[in-house]
Amino acid sequence: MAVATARIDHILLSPSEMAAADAYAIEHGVGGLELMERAGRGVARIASDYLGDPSSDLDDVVILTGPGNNGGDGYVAARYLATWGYPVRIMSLVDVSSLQGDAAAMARQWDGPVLPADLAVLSAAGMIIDGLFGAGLSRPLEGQAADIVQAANQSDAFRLAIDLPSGLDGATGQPTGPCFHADATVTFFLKKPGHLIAPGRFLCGGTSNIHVADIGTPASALEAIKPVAFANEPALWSGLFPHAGPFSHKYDRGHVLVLGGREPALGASRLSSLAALRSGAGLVTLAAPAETYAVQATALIDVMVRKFEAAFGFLGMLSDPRLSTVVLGPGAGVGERTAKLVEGVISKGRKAVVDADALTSLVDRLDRVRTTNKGLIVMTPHDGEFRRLFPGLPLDRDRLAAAREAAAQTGAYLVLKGVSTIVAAPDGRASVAHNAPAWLSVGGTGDVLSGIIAGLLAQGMPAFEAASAAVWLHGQAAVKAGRGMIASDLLDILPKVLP
Ligand SMILES: NC(=O)C1=CN([C@@H]2O[C@H](COP(=O)(O)OP(=O)(O)OC[C@H]3O[C@@H](n4cnc5c(N)ncnc54)[C@H](O)[C@@H]3O)[C@@H](O)[C@H]2O)[C@@H](O)CC1
Ligand SMILES: Nc1ncnc2c1ncn2[C@@H]1O[C@H](COP(=O)(O)OP(=O)(O)O)[C@@H](O)[C@H]1O
Ligand SMILES: [K+]
Repeated sequence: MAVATARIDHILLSPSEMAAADAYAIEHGVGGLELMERAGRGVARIASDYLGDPSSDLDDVVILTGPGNNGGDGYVAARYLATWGYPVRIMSLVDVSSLQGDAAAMARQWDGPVLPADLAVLSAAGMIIDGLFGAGLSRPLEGQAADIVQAANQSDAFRLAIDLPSGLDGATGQPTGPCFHADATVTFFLKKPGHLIAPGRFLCGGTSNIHVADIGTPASALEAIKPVAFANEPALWSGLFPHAGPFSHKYDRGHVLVLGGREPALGASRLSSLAALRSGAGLVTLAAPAETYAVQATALIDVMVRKFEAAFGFLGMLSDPRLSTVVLGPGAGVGERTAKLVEGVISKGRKAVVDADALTSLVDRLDRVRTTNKGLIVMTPHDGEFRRLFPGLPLDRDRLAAAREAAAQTGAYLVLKGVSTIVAAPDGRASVAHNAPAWLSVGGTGDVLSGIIAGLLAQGMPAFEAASAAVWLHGQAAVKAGRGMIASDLLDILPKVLP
């Protein structure tokens, strides 16, 4: 009988977790040299895929090697490529006699040319493989290492990074200073957050050029590490995605209440309402401020529209317990009035997606959110909103840590929107999206995202998975829509990307 194995390839390990996985592998009988042998062979295999068959007119492959095990992988890759007939040279940043341990052992097995650092050689190379620094990077590149990386970046050669481009922080996706710009990257066992969080993803060559080689690390290493970071891919959440059963009733599929927008952004709350329906909510009601009622009721067919005059009118709608999930923010207007509505919804214990103007209205009032919070809140800031809400958190240095800290501080789920949207849960779990195309950045798409999140929450999907699924579907719909997309296009395409 086949044993079902859970998929693990969406798990991300930080450089220190990866070091723990390597140590576990060694403790459990996979020797360090064997890991390095497989790592270097994996690099050589991917390099040969990019190079094509060896032939006499191929330009040199120059493998840059540094002081640590990343360089050791480079020596192994050199040996395989040379055996397979490619013209390979090593360019070592350090005196080979200074290498230690496994890297020294692998260097001894290399009997081909080892050049000293020579920038002119780089400009004539056909491929440059970067084995200078990997997960052991501990400070910004400077001096000769920085010069080599700069020369490599200026060369026309294809650039392949071993594990991580030298100079990139594998935990954050931020370059620490000068950084190798790879066209492709080969990493080992599992990816790291820095491979996916922008700009790291682009410095690694982009999602489709980031390869993972199996080096024999046992999956059981993950039991002790207990990973908390994940690539946002269906494997993370598809098991919890809600599907209507044959006997399901619209009331089983949740009822979302959307706070209606005000001039000039009436459409924002309409986009959220329709996105909630498209993601499977059974019913959606838009609560329209009285002066907007006629317009909203005329514009919407599938969404119910109810009018309210004052805060108590809006909050009074929540006396119907079936309205389990509320979207607050799109087009709502910034100020005391919106803040009071948010606090009211939260104190009534509803699931709430807090977006846009509702987030800005909460600046300096987050403490009250925390103390009144009986329900479940998903906050969806873009960078500007995040900075206003959490001015002390390290958004520029480490987006993943900033999102996690914001979630831990507030007890809310955080969707930090951007090129690689991060979803962070108060318990420390986080997902990193890597499927959104640049053209998703157009007015109104954030409103669609809050509606999708609310639609999934209303159907009972747990918040971390619901927010992650919503972010992935949103990106996938944008990919399918193509360039020139506008936010309302996403509504039509969403059904085509639902799992
Ligand atoms: N068993 C293992 O640990 C395995 C490790 N592997 C490879 O080993 C790499 C990690 O190896 P290491 O931990 O030796 O680290 P690295 O090879 O990334 O480099 C660490 C060395 O560089 C120095 N250093 C760091 N930043 C510097 C800077 N900016 N300027 C000058 N020197 C700097 C450090 O002091 C240390 O000597 C991985 O990225 C991967 O390529 C693979 O071989 C698979 C198995
Ligand atoms: N360069 C980019 N590449 C991919 N997605 C992006 C990029 N810039 C922004 N996005 C996405 O576009 C959406 C914009 O949302 P938001 O800023 O709230 O806009 P709006 O308020 O106009 O709806 C978010 O989902 C965000 O993740
Ligand atoms: K490297």
